[in-house]
Parts: sequence; C-alpha cells; structure tokens
Amino acid sequence: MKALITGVSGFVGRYLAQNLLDNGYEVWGGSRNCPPSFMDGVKLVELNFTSQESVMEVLEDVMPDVVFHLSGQSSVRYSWDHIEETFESNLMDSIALLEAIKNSSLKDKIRVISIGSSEEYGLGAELPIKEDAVTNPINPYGLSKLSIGKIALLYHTLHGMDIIHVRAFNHIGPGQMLGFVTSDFAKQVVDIENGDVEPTIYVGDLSSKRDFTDVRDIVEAYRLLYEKGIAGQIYNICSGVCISIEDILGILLSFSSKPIKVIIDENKFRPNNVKEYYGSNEKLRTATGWEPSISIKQSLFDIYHYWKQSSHK
Ligand SMILES: C[C@H]1O[C@H](OP(=O)(O)OP(=O)(O)OC[C@H]2O[C@@H](n3cnc4c(=O)[nH]c(N)nc43)[C@H](O)[C@@H]2O)[C@@H](O)[C@@H](O)C1=O
Repeated sequence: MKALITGVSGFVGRYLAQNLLDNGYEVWGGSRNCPPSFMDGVKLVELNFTSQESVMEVLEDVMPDVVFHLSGQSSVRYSWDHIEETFESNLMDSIALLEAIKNSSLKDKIRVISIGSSEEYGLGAELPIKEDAVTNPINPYGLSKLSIGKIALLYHTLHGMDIIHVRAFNHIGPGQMLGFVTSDFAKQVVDIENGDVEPTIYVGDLSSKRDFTDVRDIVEAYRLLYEKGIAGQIYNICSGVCISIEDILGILLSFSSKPIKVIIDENKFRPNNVKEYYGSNEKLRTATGWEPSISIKQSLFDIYHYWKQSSHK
C-alpha cells in the first residue's frame, strides 16, 4: 500500500509515517517547504496547495492508495488572532486537495482521510459526544474543521469519492510543540528542575476538562480507518473519558522533586471555552477493533522525558 501524508513533518505526521512504515506501507510525505532529508524510509515531495496543478502532478507521480490530509493550522488559541490564515490552511488547502483528486486519474481509486476535530462539536453536545451530535463550534479553528468535514463529505456524495472524516479529540505526546497544554506545562517543570527559572509555573484555565489520547494511539486509528472504515462516514477518535487540566498539571508536577508554585495567568485564558467534554469511541471500535493502549500517565511521563532530553541537547 502506498500512502501520502500531507504535513508529514508536523507532530502527528511523523508518528503516522512511522506507524505506516512499521506496517509495511510505502510512505510519501508532502510538505510545503520540503526539508532535504527527513525520516528513513519516507519519500518527500513538495506540496503547494496554492497551485492545484502542482498538487495534481504530485498525485499522478506518486499514485497513492490513500491520502492522510494532516496539514493545517492546529491551534485553537492561535486561530482567534489568525482567522484568515486558519481558514486558508485548513479549509482552502483541503478544497485544493479534493479538487486536485477529483480532476486526476486517481479519483475513483484513492481513499482520503480528512482530519477534523472534536472542536467541531463546540457547545451543547450531549456527553459522551457521538458522531451525530449537534455541531456548534465556538472558535474559528472548530468552525474551519467543521467546514472541512462538510465539504469533504459533499465530495463523497456529489462526486462519489472515497472519503472518511475523522474527529480527533485532544492528542498529546513527545514532540508536540509549545502552545499545547501538556508541552507548555512539562517544559516549564523541566526548566524549573534544571534551575533555569524560578520555581513558579504559569498556567491558564485549569478548570476545563478534556478527553486526551496519546498521538501513537491516534495514528493507529487513522491507519485502521483507512483499512477498515466506511466511506462517507465520520468517526470520533477519543479515549471516552475526560480529565481536568488541573489533574494533568498535578501529574506533571508529581514527576518533579522540587516544590513548584502555581500561578494562574489570565492572559492564557481563551475568549470562549467549553468547560467539559469527552467523546464516545464506540463507532470507531466497532468498525476497526481499535482501542487506546497508552495511559494518560504514561503519555505525560513520556512528554516530561522528551523535554528533559531536549534540555540536555
Ligand atoms: C481537539 C483539539 O485539541 C487541541 O486543542 P485545545 O483543546 O485548545 O488544546 P490545548 O492543549 O491548547 O488546551 C487544552 C486545554 O488546556 C487549557 N489550558 C490551561 N492552561 C494552558 C496553558 O498554559 N497552555 C495551553 N495551551 N492550554 C492551557 C486550555 O484552556 C484548554 O482548555 C488541539 O490539538 C486542536 O488541534 C484540537 O483539535
């Protein structure tokens, strides 16, 4: 099987590439600014969504069986101040990809895994959130992802294309960039341990509760959905339970031997935040047999170690 991953050099892209290689796939990675070398076994191509023709050329050259469309703007917080950029790189790039596929010789031979988010549900969905729950996103990021899902499934209905839209809930793991809660917290704990800063950690809203899954389990679900999912369907990827951000902080602080003072920084709060949500993964489990294998504690421990190792480099 031949897979093309857009945004391969991002946090999730790297894990997906490794998962696919481990499972015998030929892996091609698309990136806007293609680095000269990347990961053993991954063949790189330049993907520029502003030129539909060049995307088509890449598709005709590579002839993948599946495209995992991972590239995009992934930060909810950033989306508030960068609405145009968020819609450009999430929605418009997705449309460019779908159009290129529709107009290529691959149209009836390729499966597209479109990556959405639990932020598409927003306010008012009944817990645990199922795929048919109401969608009422309350930030630009969630709205952009909801639009992608709607457009993607329209291409399925109107043009008969084989597309699955996934709604991934919060995913975490070693290598996630700063700006996401577990990396933000773990890096500060490590900096404190190393004596680089005062023993004070600055955090945002600790009261919200989210459904976290390790990125290694998330990418396993992406692969299984390619292999076993049903075209035209939406699938949640989530653990099915939620944990408060305060408890996440507590676990990360427990890895440190130093007493650490916690300061709530209101600048880190969001203009709009759903207090608590978690999803149902029943549809995904039934379709693919997937189940999460890495506990939240293990994930947080691995993230903490990642930052510890990075700080010694
Ligand atoms: C499903 C969804 O999941 C992610 O979006 P997110 O939920 O915004 O992720 P986050 O890690 O930035 O925040 C999680 C929670 O943690 C709270 N929080 C407290 N204190 C800090 C803090 O210091 N930093 C951050 N970043 N958050 C903090 C913050 O207010 C929020 O309630 C993306 O993967 C996205 O791509 C996606 O699709």
